Amino acid sequence: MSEPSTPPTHHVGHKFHEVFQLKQGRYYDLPAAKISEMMKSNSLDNAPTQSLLSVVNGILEESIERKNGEIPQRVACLLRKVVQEIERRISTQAEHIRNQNNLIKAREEKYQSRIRVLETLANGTPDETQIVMNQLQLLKTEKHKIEERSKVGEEDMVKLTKEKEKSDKIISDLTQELETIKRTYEDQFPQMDTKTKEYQIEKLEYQIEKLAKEKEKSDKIISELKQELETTKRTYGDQFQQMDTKAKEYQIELEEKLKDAESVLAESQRRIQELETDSESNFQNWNQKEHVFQSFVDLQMQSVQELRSSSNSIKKEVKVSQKRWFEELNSFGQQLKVLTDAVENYHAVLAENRRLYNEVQELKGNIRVYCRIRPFLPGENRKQSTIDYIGENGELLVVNPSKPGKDGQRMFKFNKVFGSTATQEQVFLDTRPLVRSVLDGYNVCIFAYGQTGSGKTYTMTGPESATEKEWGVNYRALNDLFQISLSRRDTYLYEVGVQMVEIYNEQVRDLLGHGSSQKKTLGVLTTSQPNGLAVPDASMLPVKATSDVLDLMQIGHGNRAVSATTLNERSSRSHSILTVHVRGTDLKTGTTLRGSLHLVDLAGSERVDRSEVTGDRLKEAQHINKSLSALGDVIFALSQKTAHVPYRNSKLTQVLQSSLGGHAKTLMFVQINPDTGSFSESLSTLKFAERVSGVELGAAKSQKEGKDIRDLMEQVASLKDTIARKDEEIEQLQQTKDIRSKHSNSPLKHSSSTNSVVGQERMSSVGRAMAANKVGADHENWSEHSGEVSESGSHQSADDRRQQKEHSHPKLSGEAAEQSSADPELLGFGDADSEERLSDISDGGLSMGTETDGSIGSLVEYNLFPEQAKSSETTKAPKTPTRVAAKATSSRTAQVPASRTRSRDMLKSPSLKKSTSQVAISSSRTSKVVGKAQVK
Ligand SMILES: Nc1ncnc2c1ncn2[C@@H]1O[C@H](COP(=O)(O)OP(=O)(O)OP(=O)(O)O)[C@@H](O)[C@H]1O
Repeated sequence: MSEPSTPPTHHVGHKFHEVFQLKQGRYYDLPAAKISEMMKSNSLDNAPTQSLLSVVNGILEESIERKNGEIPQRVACLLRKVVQEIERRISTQAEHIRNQNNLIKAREEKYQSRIRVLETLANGTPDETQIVMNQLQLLKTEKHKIEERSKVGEEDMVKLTKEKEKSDKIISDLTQELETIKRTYEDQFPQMDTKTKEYQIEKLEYQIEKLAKEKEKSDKIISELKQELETTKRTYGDQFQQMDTKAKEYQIELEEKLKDAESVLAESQRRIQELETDSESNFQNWNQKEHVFQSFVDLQMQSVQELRSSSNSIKKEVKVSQKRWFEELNSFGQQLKVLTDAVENYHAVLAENRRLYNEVQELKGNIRVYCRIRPFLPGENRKQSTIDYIGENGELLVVNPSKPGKDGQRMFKFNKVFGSTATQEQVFLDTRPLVRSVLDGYNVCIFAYGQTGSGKTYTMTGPESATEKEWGVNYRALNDLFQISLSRRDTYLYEVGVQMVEIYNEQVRDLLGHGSSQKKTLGVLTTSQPNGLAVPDASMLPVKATSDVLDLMQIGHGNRAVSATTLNERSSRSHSILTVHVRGTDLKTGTTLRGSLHLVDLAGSERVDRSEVTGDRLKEAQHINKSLSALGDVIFALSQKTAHVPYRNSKLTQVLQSSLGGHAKTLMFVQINPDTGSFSESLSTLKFAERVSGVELGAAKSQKEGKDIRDLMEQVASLKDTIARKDEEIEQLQQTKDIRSKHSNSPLKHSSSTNSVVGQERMSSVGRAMAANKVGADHENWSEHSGEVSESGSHQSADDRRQQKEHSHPKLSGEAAEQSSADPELLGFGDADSEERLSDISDGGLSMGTETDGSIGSLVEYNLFPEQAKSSETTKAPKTPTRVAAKATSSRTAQVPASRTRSRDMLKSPSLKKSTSQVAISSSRTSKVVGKAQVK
């Protein structure tokens, strides 16, 4: 270790130096306190070795100087202490060298590990290379430090060697001095007394011995130190060499690694360059993106600004709007109040609206007749058609194929005529307003009339498995019904129920019943019930939608079809009536209204050929004729607005009573087959329809028509008056008859009653004849009859014939009448006019307990029997021929030579009945339309 040089050390060393500078012999004089202070371990520790050695020399010199050679105890202690310090230092040096050695070893290990780290790093990244470089640098520094320390160690060695030499020299000097002292003593010795001499000698010997021991000790220590020093030097040299070698190896390795590291570094730099290039391009990209982004942000900022400004303006607008809205709301509130008042009147207005709507309907006429011409079917001769012309206002001109020219032409007029190309939708369009009336609490009756195969079912229902486009009136009407009820659901709650019955041979059967209830004959109430049900015992099923009704219709038709197999095509020989009952409840007032819709599929109207008329078929034919005739009577009576309407003449009219007359609306589709083979049937059908529709003139219509029509209407009114007067006469006659029958107690009650009926008939016929005479005879009927008369020559008048008939076949009741009517002979079928008689039979049936007798209906009815009217005409000339009648007569004069066949054709209809007034009007119309047609 280097000598202490710190200031305090220096201070202590300085003290020792001062002590060393003391004059010789002074060590002996040093006080004990001073010596003990010097002996303090830190003083000795910090004193330079030179000073310590000079202290030893000083003490030895002083002891030599002093003649007695005595060394004070305390100085001897100091000497010992100094020598101990020197020894300690030598051992410290040895320890230090050992530590150095350990340190170098530790460093070597450290370098080894660092080399390993460097090796690892050499294979690593540029960062690792950098670390390696740093490590190398550190190693170099360390190496440099070690070299410096080695130099210091060498210097220490030299110093120690020098100090040892000095010590050797001192010891040799001391030995010499001791010799000198010894000799001095020996010289001085003879002069001393013996005791002192002995003492001195002993003392000296002791000291010498002690010194020798000390010297030995020192020598030994020194030699040990020397050896140790040598060994250390050697070891150190070896280690140094080894370290040097290793350092060189490491250096080489490191250089190699350095090279590797450099190449790695170069690679890294190349990569860095690449990365830099990449990063450069990326940077540029990012720059561009940043630029774009910046511009985008600028744009956004701009739009945000715009948005802000627009939001501000919107806010302002909103405020303005709020203000305006507030004002408007206020005014709305006021308007709402007005509206609330208006809404309160809404129901009243609605009711008024409905009333007006129905008034319009009534003005159009509550009984409407639409004629529809069926297209030719495959297999029919399309070249010849009985339809010649269809006018836009309901005119229809039919031609008799067997009579070319005007003779074979006949014009009819109805509310509307649909040609063969008319679609189902077009047909329904004019039906729709009636359907709406049902929901307003009116009763509506829609039926189709015509011969079998003329298209009744097609019009009412549509073809089998019809598409929506082909749907018939039934489906469309029901659909409308439910749609309108749905649209009114806020104001009205509608409940709909359905009944379906069949009338066959004047018996009413339930088509929706189950099991035995189907077969049961149902009773019909002649007066309308409060619930509007004419057949209360028939099943009433509630329905919610058109499909429900259609399903029920399927069931009804199925039930009808079952019967058909056993009753020989009963479907076209019975009437089926589907009745839809509607009850509407006003949600506000709670009032209810009822309406019903009758959808009637009538039996075929064709006449039964005489040869076929036997048994059941005859019975069926009678019933069909009777019911259709009764229907015609009722409708005609209604159109005439007569006081009495003969509903009770058939089950059909009884069932439909609620939908015929009053405010009820009736629509009849007259179906015509254009085939020439069906001409006579078509003509009958058209005449029936004409009778039904001809007189009905709505107010609107009459306003439109000119003076002629007004004149005619006036004439009709006067005729009605006449008829009313005749009614009174008939009533009187009726009373007479009643009185007579009361007074009659004859056992031949049957015959007397018959007589009364006969009388009644007679009177009726008189009345009818009178009426006919007054209004002017139907020229056509007249001509037809005159044709017959001219042909038979000996034929009785119709009245006479009727009287005969009535006398020979008194009126029977129920089955008896039917039985008797079934006998062709009894019925007079041997006659050429058997068909007319069939009608008579039917009428005869009607007259039993009916309400027609003596009524306008029966009067009119009678007038519709041409042969009766004609007979009157042949006997009595018209008293007051009207202008129209005259016109008609003149226009028909041309038709007088019409063949008998034609007359028969015209008369074939079971219901070929016309009122005189109707005839007059229709004749006039016909002549007009014919004129038109001719012009055309
Ligand atoms: N307007 C029409 N367009 C096309 N075909 C029709 C039309 N009218 C009727 N037809 C067809 O004529 C045929 C007879 O019609 P439909 O069965 O309707 O007669 P109908 O009078 O109901 O007969 P029935 O009295 O026997 O029931 C059917 O094949 C029907 O499809």
